[in-house]
Amino acid sequence: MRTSYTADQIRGAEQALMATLPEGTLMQRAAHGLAAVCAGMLGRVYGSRVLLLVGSGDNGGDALYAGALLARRGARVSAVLAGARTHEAGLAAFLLAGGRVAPDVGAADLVVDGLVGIGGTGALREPYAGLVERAGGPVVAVDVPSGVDASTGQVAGAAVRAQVTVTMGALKSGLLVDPGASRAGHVELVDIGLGPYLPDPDLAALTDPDVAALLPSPGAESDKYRRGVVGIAAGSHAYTGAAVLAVGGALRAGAGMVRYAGPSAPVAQVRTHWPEAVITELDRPSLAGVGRVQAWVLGPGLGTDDWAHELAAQVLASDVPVLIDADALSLVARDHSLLFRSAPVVLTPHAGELSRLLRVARERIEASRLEFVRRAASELNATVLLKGSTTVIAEADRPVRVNLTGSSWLATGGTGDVLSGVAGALLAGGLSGYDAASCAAYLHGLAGTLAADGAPLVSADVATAIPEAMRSLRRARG
Ligand SMILES: NC(=O)C1=CN([C@@H]2O[C@H](COP(=O)(O)OP(=O)(O)OC[C@H]3O[C@@H](n4cnc5c(N)ncnc54)[C@H](O)[C@@H]3O)[C@@H](O)[C@H]2O)[C@@H](O)CC1
Ligand SMILES: Nc1ncnc2c1ncn2[C@@H]1O[C@H](COP(=O)(O)OP(=O)(O)O)[C@@H](O)[C@H]1O
Ligand SMILES: [K+]
Repeated sequence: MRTSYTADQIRGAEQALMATLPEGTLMQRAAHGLAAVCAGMLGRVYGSRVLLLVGSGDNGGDALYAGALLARRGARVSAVLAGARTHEAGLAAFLLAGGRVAPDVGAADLVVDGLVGIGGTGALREPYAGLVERAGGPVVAVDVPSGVDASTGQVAGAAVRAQVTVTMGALKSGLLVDPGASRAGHVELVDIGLGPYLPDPDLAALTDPDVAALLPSPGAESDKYRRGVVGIAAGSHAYTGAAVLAVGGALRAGAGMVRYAGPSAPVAQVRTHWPEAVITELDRPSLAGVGRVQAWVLGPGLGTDDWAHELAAQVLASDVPVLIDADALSLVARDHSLLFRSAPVVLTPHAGELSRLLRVARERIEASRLEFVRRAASELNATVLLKGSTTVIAEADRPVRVNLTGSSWLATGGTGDVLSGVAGALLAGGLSGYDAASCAAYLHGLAGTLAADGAPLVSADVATAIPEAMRSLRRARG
């Protein structure tokens, strides 16, 4: 499990640790870690040109001390002192080591962004914003890319785009969640001894061994019913493919059995693609003849007419967990009373769907994913998986989970339908909504990366790659 923290949490831990150490120790640790990463990026330090962008706080102090270390190894290091003040001891060390102060940015082999760290608020103000725009060369950000909110990943305006971010003591949540995550590039963590002082994390991210340990696998005495039967209520005369993809996701993720229920057009498609599915053709929106399931997936391609509403109401009246996706999210947005049930609910919206559920503009949700996924989980009393370039999963009283797998090749029609099927299979297999959603996002992202391998994928490829994704996890676990 990887964990991350807000700026306040980090500050609190730093203060507790600092109280046990001689003054300046933490900054020295930070600077050594930063200088080592810079040296690695430069390859040859001697003779290289390094430009420090130095702000008024301790983030600038880190940059100056690291610059001093690089200057001592023969780098030509210059610093633009951009703040109203400058870290005094850091500047003295820098000048003593042969660093020089420059009036403005110039050509550099490496730019060190020490403008603002966890003390930053809002978009970069001038003169910082202009310096960032003018500075050329690969950028290493100190602690967080300046202009990215360390706690949330929000980017309110001008901000640094780094190749590498060297972060001190612990991951900040804003480095894991877009739009901040995309600004951070590769994140290197420098250990400054903060571990024992960190509180419960703000975010948690599953890793290969976590997911491998959570995934259900059949025991010697398993049968198809014990492995979990998933019901899929999806598809309509207009949208047949969504049903095929959701059923495929569920089968490939290891459902003991998939029961598909829908009208004649998607039934014909599902029958052709998945002879393994047990199919009930519905001529009216009733689940009477469908049989028992351990979890339902409701919504992909379902439509939003009265027929769909009635079927959704029936599924949600059952006493098993229900995953609600796509069109069923629109039904729920119009009629929140559909959610009044005691068995678990997992919602899997993208930002547009969450915008309808919360009545908040899509752009605001994309700019502030953590805030809105938390709000949705608490207002709708459900596990909420918010999809997109960063997928986040929230449930009341649990740290938000952030998914670290995936590829932008997944941004293609139908991949969300596959995800719903995968999560449904895991729910039916006995995982909680929180674990099923997080493991499904992880497997789906990994399968997407394997399926794409640097070129376009179609959504069916993602379902096909789910078993390979599972094997790779289990191999990693040994
Ligand atoms: N406290 C410690 O012992 C340690 C601190 N460390 C470093 O110290 C940083 C935090 O330092 P500070 O608390 O001094 O804060 P920062 O250096 O992050 O920034 C504070 C300064 O930036 C200005 N500022 C804030 N937002 C701005 C914006 N959008 N545009 C322009 N200026 C803005 C503020 O007015 C303030 O002067 C960490 O991110 C880390 O790099 C590390 O050295 C580890 C140890
Ligand atoms: N830029 C991106 N990077 C990584 N994953 C993405 C990106 N954009 C979308 N995805 C993923 O692709 C899937 C798209 O799902 P969704 O929006 O429901 O599409 P559809 O309705 O066509 O199935 C989600 O799992 C989402 O997290
Ligand atoms: K910075």
